[in-house]
Amino acid sequence: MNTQALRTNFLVQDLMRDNAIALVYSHYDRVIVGGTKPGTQPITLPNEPELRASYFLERRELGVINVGGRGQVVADGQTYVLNKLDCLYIGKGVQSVSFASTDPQQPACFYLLSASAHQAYPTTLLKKEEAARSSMGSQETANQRTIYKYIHAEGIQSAQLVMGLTILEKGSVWNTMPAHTHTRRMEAYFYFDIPDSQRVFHLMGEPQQTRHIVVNNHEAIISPPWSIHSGCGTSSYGFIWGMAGENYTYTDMDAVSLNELL
Ligand SMILES: O=C[C@H](O)[C@@H](O)CC(=O)C(=O)O
Ligand SMILES: [Zn+2]
Repeated sequence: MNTQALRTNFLVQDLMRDNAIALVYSHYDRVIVGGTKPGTQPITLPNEPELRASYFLERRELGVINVGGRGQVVADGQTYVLNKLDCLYIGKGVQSVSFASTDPQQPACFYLLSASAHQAYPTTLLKKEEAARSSMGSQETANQRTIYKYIHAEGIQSAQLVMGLTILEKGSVWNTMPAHTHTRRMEAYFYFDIPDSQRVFHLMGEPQQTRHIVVNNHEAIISPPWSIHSGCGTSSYGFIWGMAGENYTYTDMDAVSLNELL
């Protein structure tokens, strides 16, 4: 694949549109990657005709993480307030979902990741402060970062979604290196807090066929199960990761050592 083919297949752009919702359906584990940036009016989660469902979450679950100003999500009449980097899990069977910004001058930016679900789990809010944290990497290798897990086996319960985020320390630029694959499930990366005029070089491909995609702020990458997913920024940044597929265990990864990469 040349640059354009890689971008067409794996890069998701324009997710955070003013007063609109964007949804992209991938056939990798049937995840839907989306985003919404509400203005003065709430934005409703639509029932897309492609789903052939009575409503969006009839046979799906949804993870929501806010990367903007404070906002509210209303799920079947229940209101949840999400500050920046808070996470709301919305279970299968919830019929109406809407998104709003508390202050349209500082709009919320809700990142959305949905997977198919066979069982209903309770809609649950988890604040950033309550997420399980682990430190990874070091300053010497420019990859010092904190991983926050929200939806996972020991956190918010779900049918198959596993979701959280990673924040790089100032001066650290590398994520997920050494890299890994996990053929049992796909992964989506959504990059945020990339400063204006900076970029992340996202690395993908089979371990012996690596490629890169240049990513701007608020863009996502769909990582197929056979692909590594890693990145190096021209500054520090954060990204939301999310997975769906065969296996629910966060640590299910096949490590790829640096001497295997080509
Ligand atoms: O399968 C797990 C995912 O790739 C990420 O959680 C890795 C990550 O956030 C990191 O190393 O910074
Ligand atoms: Zn991974």
